[in-house]
Amino acid sequence: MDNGLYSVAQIRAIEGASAQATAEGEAGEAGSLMRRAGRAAANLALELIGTAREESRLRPVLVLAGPGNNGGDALELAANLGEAGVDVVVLHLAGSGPSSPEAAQALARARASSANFADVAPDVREWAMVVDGLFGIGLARPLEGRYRELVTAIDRLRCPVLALDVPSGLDADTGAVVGPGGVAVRATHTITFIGDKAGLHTGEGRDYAGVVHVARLGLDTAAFEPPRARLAGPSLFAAHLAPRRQNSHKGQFGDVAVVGGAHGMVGAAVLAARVALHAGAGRVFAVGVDAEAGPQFDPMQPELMFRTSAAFDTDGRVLVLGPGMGDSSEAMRVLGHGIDGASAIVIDADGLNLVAASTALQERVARRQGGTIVTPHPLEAARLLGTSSAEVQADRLGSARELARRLQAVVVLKGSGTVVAQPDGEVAVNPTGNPGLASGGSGDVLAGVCGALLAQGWPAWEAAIGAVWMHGAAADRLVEEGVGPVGMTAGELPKAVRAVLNGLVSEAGANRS
Ligand SMILES: NC(=O)C1=CN([C@@H]2O[C@H](COP(=O)(O)OP(=O)(O)OC[C@H]3O[C@@H](n4cnc5c(N)ncnc54)[C@H](O)[C@@H]3O)[C@@H](O)[C@H]2O)[C@@H](O)CC1
Ligand SMILES: [K+]
Repeated sequence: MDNGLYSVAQIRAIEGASAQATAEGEAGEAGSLMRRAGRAAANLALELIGTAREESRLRPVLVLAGPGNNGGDALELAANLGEAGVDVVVLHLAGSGPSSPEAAQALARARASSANFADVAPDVREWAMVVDGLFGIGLARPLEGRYRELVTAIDRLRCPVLALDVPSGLDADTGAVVGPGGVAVRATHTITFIGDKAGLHTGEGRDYAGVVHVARLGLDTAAFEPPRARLAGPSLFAAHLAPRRQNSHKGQFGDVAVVGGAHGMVGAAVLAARVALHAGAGRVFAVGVDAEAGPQFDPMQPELMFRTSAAFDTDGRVLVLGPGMGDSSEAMRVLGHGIDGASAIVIDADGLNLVAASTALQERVARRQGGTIVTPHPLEAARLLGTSSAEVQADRLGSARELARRLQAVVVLKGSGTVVAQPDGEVAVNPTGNPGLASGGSGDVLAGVCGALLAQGWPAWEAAIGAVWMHGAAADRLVEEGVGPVGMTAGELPKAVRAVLNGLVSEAGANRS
């Protein structure tokens, strides 16, 4: 399965090579790419309106066709839907410039079909569906004027909205709404062409794209340079999902020490420590940097061992440095010791803020030999990069890559469509999770899962992708069970993470036998 996320530049290169091959007479799937795109989108539209209530088939479909080739796709779709007997109304917003030969042909086909062309969207309250073919990967500036009005009007409708290639107004590379002050179509489904695109899965992308379908249009993307971004899934970490041997002991699954628990922030470290147990670490310590603060015992999780950092030997243990750690001199000392040590580490929360405040510490992180995962949210990433969180969000993949390069660490940039980046620029975008995770403590849980997987010997890259994927899948599982998204608490995640992990391990075992 191709889980590649292609940049707009790559899609343009593939399109160019395909046009060249067609010109040279190489056999391929019949019809121009636009023909194929229109056909694939019409088939999906028929499927979607077919599964809606029966009478919706009798309602018209509104097709918005813009001035470029995205509009051409929409016109092809309109012709196909017309041929399939669907009542179609087309609103064609031709541009001032000439259209491509394919788009001109698509217009002729649509005009010759039973589709009705309108100048303004007729006031039909109940469309079976709206198809957004205003702009695709050629979007060059924010939507204004008539386009903006249309997008705002679509937002008020209560029907499926199918976006062609990319919801109009959304940047296919970054997942940001093109602004300043921009708007974008909020689709229920997006059918994207040739290859999947990162912008549909991160930042604002998930909210605007809805369910993403990929139509490859008969092109073999394997023939092209592989993309540097992928959609995360268990295939990226399956090699580490080994079923445990009967003859196992706790020493094989590593020690995790969560260093945090400053005054008033003890819960963060306890949450991370609890989930580290549930994600399979052999032994877990909650290590407080404040000798006066914190419990000696967790009645809910008596397996946890509580220590204070001044009297704790961190060597040989995977360290999760940060949840509720504060910025005391002792916090700084343990952080520096962990960074200079040989064990794999996770730096989160307060640990990241301390690193952000010191270029010397950043250099020490970059020189580490052991595995390093850093887990910033956008504001923490902004502090580390010396920029603003708006800048980080404007290009989440680029920001995560840059931070990974500077720190020579695996970076987990949290948020909708969490981005995991390697120092060499390789990126995975996570598709699991839901707004239930947007509450205090869920980041501590993620850091704890990262630590547990590192302790079990997973390399940093796979541990980060696996932790992020499972953390999101655990939240999705809770929503299915009626726990959230509203009011989901981080404390409910550890058991769900355990269920997800064991599900994957048993699947991996079944696949091997
Ligand atoms: N790349 C490919 O191989 C294929 C592309 N196809 C379609 O073609 C699309 C790309 O086509 P185009 O390059 O023509 O780009 P678009 O159709 O996305 O839009 C380009 C046109 O819109 C104008 N424009 C851009 N932003 C605007 C704004 N905010 N307000 C007003 N006008 C604006 C541009 O000046 C240009 O005329 C893809 O997204 C896809 O839907 C498909 O036909 C299938 C194959
Ligand atoms: K579109």
